[in-house]
Amino acid sequence: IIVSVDTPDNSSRLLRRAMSSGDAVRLYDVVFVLGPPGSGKGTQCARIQENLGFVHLSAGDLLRAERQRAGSEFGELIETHIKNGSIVPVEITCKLLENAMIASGTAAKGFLIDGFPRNQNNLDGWVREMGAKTKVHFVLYLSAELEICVDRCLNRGQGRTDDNVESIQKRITTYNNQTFPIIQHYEQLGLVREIKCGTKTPDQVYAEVAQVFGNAGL
Ligand SMILES: Nc1ncnc2c1ncn2[C@@H]1O[C@H](COP(=O)(O)OP(=O)(O)O)[C@@H](O)[C@H]1O
Ligand SMILES: Nc1ccn([C@@H]2O[C@H](COP(=O)(O)OP(=O)(O)O)[C@@H](O)[C@H]2O)c(=O)n1
Ligand SMILES: [Mg+2]
Repeated sequence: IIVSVDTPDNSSRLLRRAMSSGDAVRLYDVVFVLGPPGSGKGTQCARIQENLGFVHLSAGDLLRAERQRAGSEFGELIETHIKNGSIVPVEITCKLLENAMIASGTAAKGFLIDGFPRNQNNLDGWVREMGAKTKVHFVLYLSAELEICVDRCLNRGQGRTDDNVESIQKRITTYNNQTFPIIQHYEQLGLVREIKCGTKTPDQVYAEVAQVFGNAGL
């Protein structure tokens, strides 16, 4: 089995993975980060990336970048989904995630995949394309009261085309109907680590996040 390496530290990490996983080399360690819009996924992922050596990949950010990319054939389709709070077909999103993982090289301790899988189509596509190349350690579930989430989105100030009352309502409906069942699916597998974030400061939430990663040995 040949794995590409770029530092001695990674070389031993990858070798350990190769040896401990039989013939399937698990190159990518993954933590999914889910929660309602505005719950603080991006905020916490930035801290985890900074402190714990994970690479943060936001599915929403990757889709917004693809929407802006000159020559993208998916720009209009992505914008329609973002405005309507609906979920872009997984073929697009999963490819963007995989490209970003490859582009980040092997120096990452693992990947925080923020805002994915958001529905059954996302989950099925991930299992099909990435299931054999990845190990999902757990799902970090940042929960918060929906009224708080709405306020946070309205005050986010990033100029997003979906941070308005109408789009936020649609995003919350999508979250309740499509994303929450995915969290329940992982709950049944014993893989959900929930942190209740609504009334906590980012520092307080991060203290609990760090504990979850510590407990998982990551
Ligand atoms: N614990 C918190 N308390 C108060 N505001 C927060 C907290 N976490 C994040 N925010 C703010 O709420 C908004 C949404 O956070 P963000 O990380 O973008 O959430 P998400 O990625 O889940 O939509 C941002 O303006 C962010 O600064
Ligand atoms: N897996 C994903 C993630 C986001 N998206 C789209 O991108 C929008 C914004 O996602 P986001 O993760 O940036 O939103 P927040 O939860 O961070 O507020 C979603 O409402 C979807 O329209 C998607 O289609 N598929
Ligand atoms: Mg976000």
